[in-house]
Amino acid sequence: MNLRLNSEFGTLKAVLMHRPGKEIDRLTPYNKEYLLFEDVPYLDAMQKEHDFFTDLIKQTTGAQVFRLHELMIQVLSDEKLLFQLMRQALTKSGMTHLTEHIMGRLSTAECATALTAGVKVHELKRKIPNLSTGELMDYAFVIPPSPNLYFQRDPMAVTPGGIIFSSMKMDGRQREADLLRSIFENHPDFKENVNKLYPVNGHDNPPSIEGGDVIVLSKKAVAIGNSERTDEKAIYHVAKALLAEGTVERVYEVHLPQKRNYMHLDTVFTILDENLVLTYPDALNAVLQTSLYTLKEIKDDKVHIKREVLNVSLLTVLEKEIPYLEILHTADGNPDYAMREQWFDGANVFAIGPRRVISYNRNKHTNRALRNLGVEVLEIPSSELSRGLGGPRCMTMPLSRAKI
Ligand SMILES: NC(=O)NCCC[C@H](N)C(=O)O
Repeated sequence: MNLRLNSEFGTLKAVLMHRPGKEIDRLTPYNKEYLLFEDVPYLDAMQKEHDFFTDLIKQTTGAQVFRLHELMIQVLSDEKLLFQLMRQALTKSGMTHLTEHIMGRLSTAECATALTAGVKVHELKRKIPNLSTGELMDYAFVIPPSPNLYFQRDPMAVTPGGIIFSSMKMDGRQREADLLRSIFENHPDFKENVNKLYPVNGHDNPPSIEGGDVIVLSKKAVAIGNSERTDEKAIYHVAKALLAEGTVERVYEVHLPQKRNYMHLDTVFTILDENLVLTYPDALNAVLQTSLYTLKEIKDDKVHIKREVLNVSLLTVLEKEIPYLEILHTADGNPDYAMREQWFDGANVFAIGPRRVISYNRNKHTNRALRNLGVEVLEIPSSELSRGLGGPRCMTMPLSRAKI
C-alpha cells in the first residue's frame, strides 16, 4: 500500500479505525477533563454507534477497514517492541521494574488491551498476587488508559509526501503516537511504504504536532494548524521535510485561536470535493494570519526553506489553492445553530468520495445545507461518540484513496 494521500476526498480504499473499548470505562467525572472528555460516555451505546460507522464505510465504499487492536496484536509478537512499549507505558506510575513480570503473565492480546485500556493495581494483583507496587493504592493506574484512541486521526497524518508521526501535546494522549508509529514501522503490510517526515531523527522530545491539524489542500499544498495542539517549531520541521521530498510545493501554517472548539484545523473546515469546502463561518473571520513555507534551495545536502508571513485570512488561502472554490457554511450560516453544531464538530465530516460524506446525525442543520447543495450525506448516530469532542473525520485515519 502506497502510504501517501494526494486529496481529502478521493474515493476511500483503506482506513484505520479503533473501536472504543474498556479504556472508555476508565473515565469518571473526576478524570474526564484531564483525559479531554466533556462527559462520561456509555460504552455499550458508543460501541454500537462506532460499529454502525464502520459498517457504513465498508458497505458504501468497499474500503478495507483496519482495526488498531488487531494490528497491535500482530506487531506485538515482537518481544523487543512489546518490551519497549510496555516499559514506556509503566513510566508514569514509576513501575517500569514490572515490565518483564507483566509480559510473562499476560498473553499478547492482553498486553495490547493493557496498553490501550490501562491497568489498575488491583487488576494486576489478581494476575500476579505477590506484586510489589510500593505506595500505589489498589485503584491507582499502573498503566494509564488512552480513551482518545478512537480519534485515530490525531496520532499521525498521511500526506502526499509521506507520513508525519505526531508528538501529542496533551499528557493524556502522549502514548498514542508511539503505538501508531510502532505499527507502521513494523507491520509487514506497511513498513516498506513508510516515508517518515516527522519526527526528525535525533529529536528526543519533538515539538508537538497532531494529525487533526494537517489538511491536504491539493496535490501540491498542505495546510497545518498552528493551534492549541501544534507548535510552530514542529510545522517548520514538517514543512522542511515535505518541501525537500518534492511532491508538495507549498506548506501553509494557519494560526488558529487557542480554544477548545478550534482545537485542530479539521474542527474548522473539511474539503469535500475539488472545489467544495465546508467550514464553520466564524473561523473564516477568526483566522487572520497565515505563513507560507516554500523551498529556497537544496545545497550540499542542506535544505533551505523560506517562510513568509502573509496577513491574509483562511478564506484567501483556500481561494488561492482551490480553483472555483465554493464555501458552504455549517448550519447554512445560521449563527446560533452553527455555534451549537460546532460544539459537536459540524464541520468535521468524513469525505468517503467526492461530494459524499459521513456526518453526525445530530448536526441536522449542516446536513440539510449539504444536501441542498447536492452532497450525499450518510448520517451516523452520535449521542455517545460526540462526548469526546471529535467528529467523523477525527475518528478515521485514511490510508489509501483513489488518486485525484
Ligand atoms: N482531530 C480532532 O479534532 N480530534 C478530536 C480529538 C478530541 C479529543 N478528546 C482531544 O481533546 O484531543
